[in-house]
Amino acid sequence: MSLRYLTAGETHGPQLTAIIEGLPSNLVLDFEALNFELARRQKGYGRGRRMQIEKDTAQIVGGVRHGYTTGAPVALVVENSDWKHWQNIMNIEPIEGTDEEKRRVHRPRPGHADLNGGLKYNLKDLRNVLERSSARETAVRVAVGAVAKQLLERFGIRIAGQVIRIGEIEAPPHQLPLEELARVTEASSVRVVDLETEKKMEEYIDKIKAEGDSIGGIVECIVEGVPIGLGSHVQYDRKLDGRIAQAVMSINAFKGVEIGIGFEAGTLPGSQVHDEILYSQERGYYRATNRLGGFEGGMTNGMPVVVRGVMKPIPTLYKPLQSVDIDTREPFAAQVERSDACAVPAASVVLEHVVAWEIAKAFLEKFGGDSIEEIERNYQNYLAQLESY
Ligand SMILES: Cc1cc2nc3c(=O)[nH]c(=O)nc-3n(C[C@H](O)[C@H](O)[C@H](O)COP(=O)(O)O)c2cc1C
Ligand SMILES: C=C(O[C@@H]1CC(C(=O)O)=C[C@@H](OP(=O)(O)O)[C@H]1O)C(=O)O
Repeated sequence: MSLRYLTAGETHGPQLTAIIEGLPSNLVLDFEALNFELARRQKGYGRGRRMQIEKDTAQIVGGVRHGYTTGAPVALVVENSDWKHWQNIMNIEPIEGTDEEKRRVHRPRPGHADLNGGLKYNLKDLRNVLERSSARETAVRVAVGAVAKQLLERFGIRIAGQVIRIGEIEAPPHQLPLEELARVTEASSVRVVDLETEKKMEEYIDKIKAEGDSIGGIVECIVEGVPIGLGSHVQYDRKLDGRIAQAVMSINAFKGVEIGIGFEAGTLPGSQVHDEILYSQERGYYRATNRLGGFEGGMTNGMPVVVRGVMKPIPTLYKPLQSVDIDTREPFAAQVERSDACAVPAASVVLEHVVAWEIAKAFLEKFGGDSIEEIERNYQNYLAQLESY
């Protein structure tokens, strides 16, 4: 059985829930580390008031005993603290002629799922769309990804992320090793390495917010220690770079994804794109450069996996945008709503976790077993094969 998960829950409902199926037994789960990842996603300059209300922690309500997995489905719950303020709105139907009717959402926001979801599901209260399309769901996706991260760490695979750009401010390149990158960006309000860029980004977000606008950006995630040969060239849906691309594009507000130099590969000659193959006793086969971001033929090549994603600006604006009321079909200018002005730093944490999930899934497809010990044996066998090749 391959690794899979589903989530359920609304942004202003009582909780978000995830069930993970296909984890091996005997994986030690560090709950503190898991909650640390949830706290990381909540941080970041530019977020709205909701993040002051929530203190995300995951409860594990199935599949784990005495701190380790049993092989049964793992069930995770993240509660919404804001639920207490929304109970009436969520529970009492906004029937015509009642006071609750005023609460019905009938003014779709450009850039959000409101109108498409309303039309498609034939829902006249757009709340039924926004409740589930909200990026609140990424809280439980991070919890799921954090479990995947712990599985990967068990096999020496490590992940870090950073913000590359917010609007017109770009972070300068650097050569920090992965662990150092993770440590330094953790201390930054916008998940960058240098303080000057951090200050510029904060000021830029302040300016955008003061104008009633919102801003997006580019985030990156790097995965080290990935063995050669995860994914496969033999079938479209086994190409791991393709699966990662899908996962990244599924993050709310993401509009593009790149592996390695990505779109730049269309502007350079082959001699400046392909990574030359080298061999040494200690490293085995490796590449002189890593422009292709750790992938050839849908398979990992042993170099760090480098993934970037672009996030569009947040759709809910304080500055009104033109839209059409679904009750009257008359134009209106969107009303002011509580919202983030910039969620790019948070999105970089989400990116790390969706990528971790896809890599963990491919890892288990290749080395799968019912217990962590069985996987370990399969993995060591494969490493011996690579060494003797
Ligand atoms: C971490 C995070 C926080 C977000 N916060 C908001 C927000 O406060 N207001 C908003 O309108 N959209 C927010 N979004 C974006 C919407 O969820 C997203 O645009 C919407 O679901 C429509 O999907 P699409 O943009 O992928 O097409 C956020 C996205 C992420 C990843
Ligand atoms: C709740 C989270 O993000 C939310 C994502 C979101 C959206 O429309 O995507 C809208 C906002 O929610 P609210 O309308 O309740 O303020 C964000 O706060 C979160 O990241 O945990």
